[in-house]
Amino acid sequence: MMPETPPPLPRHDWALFLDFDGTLVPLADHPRDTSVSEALRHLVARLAHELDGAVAIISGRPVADLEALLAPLDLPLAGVHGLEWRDTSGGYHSAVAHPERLAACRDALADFVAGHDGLHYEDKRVALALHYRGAPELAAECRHFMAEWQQALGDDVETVAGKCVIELRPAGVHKGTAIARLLDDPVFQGRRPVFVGDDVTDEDAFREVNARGGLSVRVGDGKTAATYYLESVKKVLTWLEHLPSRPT
Ligand SMILES: O=P(O)(O)OC[C@H]1O[C@H](O[C@H]2O[C@H](CO)[C@@H](O)[C@H](O)[C@H]2O)[C@H](O)[C@@H](O)[C@@H]1O
Repeated sequence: MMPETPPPLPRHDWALFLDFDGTLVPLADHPRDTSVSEALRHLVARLAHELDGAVAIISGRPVADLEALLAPLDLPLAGVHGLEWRDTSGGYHSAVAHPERLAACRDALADFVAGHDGLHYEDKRVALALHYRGAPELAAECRHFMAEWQQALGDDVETVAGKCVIELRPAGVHKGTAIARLLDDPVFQGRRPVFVGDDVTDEDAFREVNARGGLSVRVGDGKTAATYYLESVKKVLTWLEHLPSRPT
């Protein structure tokens, strides 16, 4: 069901979890076309300062990608939908003991992409993503290719679909588990969890914060478990800017 209400204004007692693509930055033709403006960097830094560090980015992008895009900010980050993360002390962790599990698919994926104009793939080391934004007519063929590899590799691997992308990754970890892990950290503990996201892969996170009495905010249209709605990236940024500064 589509939520219709805009969320309440941001508060200092929140634990704020933000998706990246489609939430903080608009979608682009290619992942490498995305950049972070000084204004966005400044906004996120201010939010982290006002919330005493209880702000994290929860993304499908690898942690290294997020670090490069957001530098010099040193926020906690969950990458590849929670398969890897940077904790509140800056330590890197991975939930994947055997990244070589996907090796068999890597070369086949490179060949598949080379044989189809408009496709490209992202090697996230612990996951493989097949992008078809440049050839939407190939969506079904891409889904079929990744589903066959999932079946070949077995049930401990799953496919997950996002916006013009299908990902092959180890099963059982998602943005909801990423948020649950961060909420055990003293920096986030005792705060009301709030998650903002725009995609199907954000639904696990909406369910997690809903179950904890938090707030879930969906950006843009679509069937969702989120209870609040904002129309666009621009509206998200304007809403976040409403967090008041504490008196110094
Ligand atoms: O969880 P997110 O932070 O929203 O990341 C989801 C995926 O974002 C990127 O792909 C998406 O954005 C690209 C750039 O705008 C766009 O070209 C692509 O079609 C989208 O699917 C990123 O490349 C993926 O790794 C993330 O999983």
